[in-house]
Amino acid sequence: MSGKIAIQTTRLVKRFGENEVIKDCSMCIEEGTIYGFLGVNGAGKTTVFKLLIGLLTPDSGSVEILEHNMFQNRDKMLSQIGSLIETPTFYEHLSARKNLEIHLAYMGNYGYEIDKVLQMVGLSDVGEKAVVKFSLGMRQRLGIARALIHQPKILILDEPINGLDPMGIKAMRELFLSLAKEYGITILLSSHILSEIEHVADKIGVIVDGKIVCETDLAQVKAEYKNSLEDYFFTIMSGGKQL
Ligand SMILES: Nc1ncnc2c1ncn2[C@@H]1O[C@H](COP(=O)(O)OP(=O)(O)OP(=O)(O)O)[C@@H](O)[C@H]1O
Repeated sequence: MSGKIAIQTTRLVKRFGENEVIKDCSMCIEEGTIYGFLGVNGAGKTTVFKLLIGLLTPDSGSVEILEHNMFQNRDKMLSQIGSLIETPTFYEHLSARKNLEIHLAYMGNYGYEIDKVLQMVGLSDVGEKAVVKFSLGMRQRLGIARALIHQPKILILDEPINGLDPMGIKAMRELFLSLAKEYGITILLSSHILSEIEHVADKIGVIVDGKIVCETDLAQVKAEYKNSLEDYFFTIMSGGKQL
């Protein structure tokens, strides 16, 4: 951890028509750490992710990426972010390798070797296979490979372990930990599988009805809630004590 801030949002607000879905959302994520973003269905996680990667524009508030204002340095900041938001789409009849080549060219041809990134996500054996023949889990892995290929400093992953089998989940857990600890990549991820977040996160943020209600070091949660992050999450959801 460098002590520098990778992502900071200040009082973000996003409305869809009359509906204010993100309310006063402030979050702070240190470089080289893993931040688990938790919330029930519809709480606003994906919307925050889309605001961070410029797919949506906030009605008010600010986003700083690597200590630069996102809206004033948009292209430069976006080149530092890799993301997997919702179900990834690919050129279905092209191979995994070709899909990655196309993305790398689009991002300016700077990044990891394709073989390296296929190996990192456990797809070395199927790099030449057409994506149309991929299972859901293989697609998730390829989505993560695509998010990684241009060597971003930040990864934003919405439900990245969806569809993975237990071996795949373990492999992703190890990948996330090594990306953060060895490569210094900052990872912001959401998951409904709290035990997985518990395995990897340094810090958690909980969003309830569009508002971040707490940001806490996971070590503190573990110290106070001996059983699990799940206990803490349910305590917050039922309006109980926050750390
Ligand atoms: N484009 C849109 N237009 C209108 N409402 C939207 C739009 N996108 C999201 N919403 C609403 O914003 C709220 C937050 O949705 P969001 O997808 O961010 O939640 P989430 O926490 O990611 O949920 P999940 O865990 O189910 O993925 C929901 O009420 C949703 O219906």
